[in-house]
Amino acid sequence: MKLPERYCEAMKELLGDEYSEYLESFQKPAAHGLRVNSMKLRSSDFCRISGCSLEQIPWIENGFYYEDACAPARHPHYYAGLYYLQEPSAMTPASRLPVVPGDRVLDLCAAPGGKATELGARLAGEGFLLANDISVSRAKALVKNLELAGIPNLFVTGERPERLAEAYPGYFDKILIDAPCSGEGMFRRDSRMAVHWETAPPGSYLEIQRSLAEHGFQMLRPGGMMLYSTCTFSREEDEECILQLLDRHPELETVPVRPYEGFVPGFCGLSDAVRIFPHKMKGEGHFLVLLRKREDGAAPAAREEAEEPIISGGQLPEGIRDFLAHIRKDFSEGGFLLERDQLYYLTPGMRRKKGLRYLRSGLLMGTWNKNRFEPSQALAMALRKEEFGETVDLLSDDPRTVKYLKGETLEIDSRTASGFPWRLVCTDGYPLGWAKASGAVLKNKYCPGWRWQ
Ligand SMILES: C[S@@+](CC[C@H](N)C(=O)[O-])C[C@H]1O[C@@H](n2cnc3c(N)ncnc32)[C@H](O)[C@@H]1O
Repeated sequence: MKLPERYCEAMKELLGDEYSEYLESFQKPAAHGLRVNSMKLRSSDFCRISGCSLEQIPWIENGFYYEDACAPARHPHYYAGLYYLQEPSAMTPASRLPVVPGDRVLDLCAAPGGKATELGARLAGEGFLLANDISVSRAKALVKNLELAGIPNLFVTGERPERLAEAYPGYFDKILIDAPCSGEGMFRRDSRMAVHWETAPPGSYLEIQRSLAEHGFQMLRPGGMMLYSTCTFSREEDEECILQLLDRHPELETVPVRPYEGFVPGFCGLSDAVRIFPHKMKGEGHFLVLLRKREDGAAPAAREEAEEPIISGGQLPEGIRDFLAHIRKDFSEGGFLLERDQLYYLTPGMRRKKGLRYLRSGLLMGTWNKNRFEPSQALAMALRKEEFGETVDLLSDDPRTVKYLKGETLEIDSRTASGFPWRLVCTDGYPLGWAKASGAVLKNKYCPGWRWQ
């Protein structure tokens, strides 16, 4: 691969004696990683059922290297949302932001969801995640990935950060800013990034990175934590951006993250920051730094919340209640929103703010149209097999599983005495989607846009 000359000069200056080792790393193959979705199962359970040869990524509890031959994107477990495919160093930022259930979490640059899916899983259904991306087309992929992961307590917005900051001043417990950058850490994996760098070198991103960090700061509550990350090596985009933020806001401080022997401390005196280099670890390149806003920073008053027409389960139309009676999950603590023909469930404390562009507001339960309720793909993915009364259980190596994922009708007679037609189709015990019993066959209700190609 031909690296831009100016880039090589900058890396020589950054790495000194280690520069030749860094260049040698381009001869090694890139490592492939998958991250187990803790919303659905434990890593040990996944290793037991996966059938793939996996090696633990030493600094990520639920991260594993896999061999190419494994082809995990072509496995029913992928369609069950059991894991997310992610470059190993890119798993680090979400693993080092200490999200706990109940937090209000913002991922400001979230698409396509590599980090948001992990942040959402760590909430374990309590509190909520607001995943934002300025690009609405990229945010659509974000919605799909979060729904595939079965994250119920989410908002997805396609907003400019300044508009979010106006609506949510001093509001979030945890914030991730995975900023757009010159992508130098990805050159080894994707040589097109090096070509793109010539037209968009580090300087092109500084203004946007500064503004993202600033707006993130404004939305952080006193005592809250914010993690800033990039996949680039340039000091201007990494340490210098954060040092300027720290200068502007003395109430911010850096916090050390859980260490790993391959991590390199940040440059320019920002030693709590972490650098990941491909010649030091089996991964590509990343920068991350964890920040805390001291408790004495005064929080501005929160802006007005939307007057949501939230309704309780008991107020829903009878046809919806009939369907929900088959779900063994407690929906009494939060509330429902019925907007046009779409039904959403919001967990306690989830309220929208006025005037923002929400692409998803809570768990999309299904559609209510002409007095008929059709459950959504998102609902199937957010349930556990035990939480729905009527299931169809297929093994992942049963050819009918892929037939189902391709949208075909299955010749399975699953009639019951009650006549209730909806079935949750599962593979190896994990939900894939819906089907409807019709005589001796199952009509396929798998989301057409998600089909196995
Ligand atoms: C590095 S990528 C994020 C990757 C993502 N965090 C993941 O792990 O899958 C940066 C994202 O920032 C978005 N972006 C660019 N400018 C933005 C802005 N001003 N506000 C919010 N998002 C922005 C881009 O659309 C892009 O999706």
